[in-house]
Amino acid sequence: MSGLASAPLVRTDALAVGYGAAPVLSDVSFDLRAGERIGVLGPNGGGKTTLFRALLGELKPLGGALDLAARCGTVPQTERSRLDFPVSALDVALMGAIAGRPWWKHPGRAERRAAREALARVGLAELADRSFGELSGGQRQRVLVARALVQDARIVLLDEPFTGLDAVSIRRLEDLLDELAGEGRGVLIATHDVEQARAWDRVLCLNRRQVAFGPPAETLSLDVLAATYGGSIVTLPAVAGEGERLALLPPHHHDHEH
Ligand SMILES: Nc1ncnc2c1ncn2[C@@H]1O[C@H](COP(=O)(O)OP(=O)(O)OP(=O)(O)O)[C@@H](O)[C@H]1O
Repeated sequence: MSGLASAPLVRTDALAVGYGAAPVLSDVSFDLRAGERIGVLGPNGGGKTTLFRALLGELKPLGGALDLAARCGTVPQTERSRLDFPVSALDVALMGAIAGRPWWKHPGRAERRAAREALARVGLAELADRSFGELSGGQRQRVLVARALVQDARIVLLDEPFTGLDAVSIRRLEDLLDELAGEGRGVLIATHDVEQARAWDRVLCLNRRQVAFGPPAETLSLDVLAATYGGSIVTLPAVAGEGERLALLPPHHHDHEH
C-alpha cells in the first residue's frame, strides 16, 4: 500500500481520556498511517466515541500523548446528525467550508464549487439540492464524507457508518472508504461488526482501555474478542457452505441465558 513509510497521521501513547477527572478510556497506544483503514471495535460504552472526540479536540487528554499530523473530519452517526429543519445536501457539504471561518462571511462561489465537487466525488451530484433529512441513510453518510472532503480532512473518522444500511449502500460506502485510503487519507471506522472489520488493514479493540491493536488476522483471536466484549461472545457451529462464525450476544442476554 502506498504512503505507509511516511510519518503517521495519528499517534497516541498511553492516551487517557474522560469527561471528568477519571478516564473512561485509558492505555490507548496506536498509530494511523496514510492509506490505512483501521476498524475500532468495542462494546457499547467501550470508548469508541470518546476516542473520536479526543481526536477531534473536543476532549483534552487526561494523560499520555496524542499527536495529529493532519486535520480530522468526522462522519457522525446519521441518526444523531439528522436535521429536522430544511437543509440541503449541498448545505451540509458546505459546512465543511464554513467551519473555522468568521460567522458573518457567507460561503463564496469557490466554496460552493468545492462542495458540489465533493458531492460529485461521492456520487451524489444530482442530489445536491435535495433535503438532507429526505436522503437514505447511505446517502446521508456519503454527504457527510463529502463534508469531510471539503474540510480537506486527511484523517476521516466514521462512527458506526454502516448501521442500518442495506447491502448495496454498505458496498458503496466500503468502496468509497477504500478510495479515500487509496488517495493517502487515514480512515478510522468505529464498528460493532467483527466480520467486516477483518477486511480493514488493522483493528483497535477497546473496552475502557486498549485490549489489542494490530492486523485483524493476528489480532482478532477469541481471547481478544472475549476481553473486548466482556465474554459475551459465542462460536456458532459451522453450517452448510460456511465455516465457524462468531456471534456477539447483546448486552445482558448472556446473563439470562442459562
Ligand atoms: N458526555 C459524557 N459525559 C460523561 N460520560 C460519558 C459521556 N459520553 C460518554 N460517557 C461515558 O464514557 C464511556 C464510553 O462511552 P463511549 O460513548 O465512548 O462508548 P462507545 O464505545 O462509543 O459506545 P457505543 O457503541 O454505545 O456508541 C461510557 O461509560 C459512557 O457512559
